[in-house]
Amino acid sequence: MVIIEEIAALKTLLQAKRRMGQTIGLVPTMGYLHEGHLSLVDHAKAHADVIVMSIFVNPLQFGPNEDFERYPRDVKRDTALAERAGVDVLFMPSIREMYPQQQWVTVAVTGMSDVLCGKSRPGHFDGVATVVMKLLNIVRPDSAYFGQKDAQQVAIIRQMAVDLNLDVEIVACPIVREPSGLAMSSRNVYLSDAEREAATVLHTSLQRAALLVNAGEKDISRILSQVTEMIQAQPRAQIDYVEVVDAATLQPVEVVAQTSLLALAVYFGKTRLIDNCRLEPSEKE
Ligand SMILES: Nc1ncnc2c1ncn2[C@@H]1O[C@H](COP(=O)(O)OP(=O)(O)OP(=O)(O)O)[C@@H](O)[C@H]1O
Ligand SMILES: CC(C)(CO)[C@@H](O)C(=O)[O-]
Ligand code: BAL
Repeated sequence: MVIIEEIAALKTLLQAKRRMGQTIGLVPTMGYLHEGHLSLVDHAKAHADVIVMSIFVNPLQFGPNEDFERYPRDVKRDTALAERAGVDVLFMPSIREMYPQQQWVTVAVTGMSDVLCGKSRPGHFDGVATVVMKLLNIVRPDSAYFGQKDAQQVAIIRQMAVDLNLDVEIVACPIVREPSGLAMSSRNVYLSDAEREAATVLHTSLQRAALLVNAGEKDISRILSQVTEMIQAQPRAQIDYVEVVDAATLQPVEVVAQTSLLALAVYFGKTRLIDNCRLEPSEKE
C-alpha cells in the first residue's frame, strides 16, 4: 500500500494507473476505521482495479459546537487496517493540503440539506459536498463508495453527481452492524457501556417498523408513533428526529411506498447516533 499526503503526488500516481487502463475506486472516510469502512473497501474491490481510501477529518462539515477537535483519530491503527483490507493507495492529506487558503468557492446543497440531519447540523452537507467534490476531482475515480448508514449523505452525493454532471458511479453499501444490532460508527467510542446497551433500541425499533410494514401497515403516523414510543421507553435516549422520507429526494412521504426510508437520529448522553432502514411494503395485496 502506498501512503500519500500530497495532492500532486496522488494525481501523478493515478494518472499512470489510468494510462495502464486500470479503473479507480474511491472510499472516502474520516478514519478511525471499523468493519463498516472496510466493507466499503470490499465493495470497491469487486468493481475497481485500484482502491484509493482517503482519511481526512474535514473541518468544513463540523459546526462550531461539534466534535471536530475530539473526533477519534488513530493513524497507525488505520494504516494497518487499510493495508490488511487491500487498499492500494491511502490518501491522508493535512488540512493545509486540502484547504491551503480560505475556500472562496464551495458546493451549496439546497432542499435536501435542510431536512433530517441537516436541520440540526446547519452547513454540514455543504461541507460534505464540498470536500467530496474536491476528492472526486483529485482522484477522478470511476466509482466511489459510501455507506447507507449515512443515508442523507449518500442521497445528496448521488444528486450532486447528477446535478453537476459528474462522471462517477456513486455506490451505496449496506449498513454493517455490531452483533447487538448497533450500527458501527466511529462515534460509538464515545458511548459508555450503559449507553451502548441502550442504543441497541435503534435497530430494534427499525426492525419493529419493518415488521409492521410487512404485516401490511401503510400509515406512516402509526409506524412513527410505534418507533417513537419504543425509543422513548429507553430513558437514556433523547430523540432528535424520527421521520419517513423518500429515499432519493428526502422529502416527507404520507404513505409507505417501495422508495420509503425510515431515518432517525437519537442522542445517548452527548453522543448523537443515526440509523435507518428502507420500508418495503410486500407486493401482494
Ligand atoms: N456501519 C457502517 N456500515 C456501512 N458503512 C458505514 C458504516 N459506518 C460508516 N460507514 C461509511 O463509511 C464512510 C466514512 O464514514 P465516517 O468515516 O464518517 O465513519 P462513521 O463511522 O460514519 O463516523 P461517524 O461516527 O463520524 O458518523 C461513510 O460513507 C459512511 O457512511
Ligand atoms: C464522506 C466524508 C468522508 C466526507 O468528509 C464523511 O462525511 C464521512 O466520513 O462520511
Ligand atoms: N459520517 C458522517 C460524517 C459526520 O458526521 O461528520
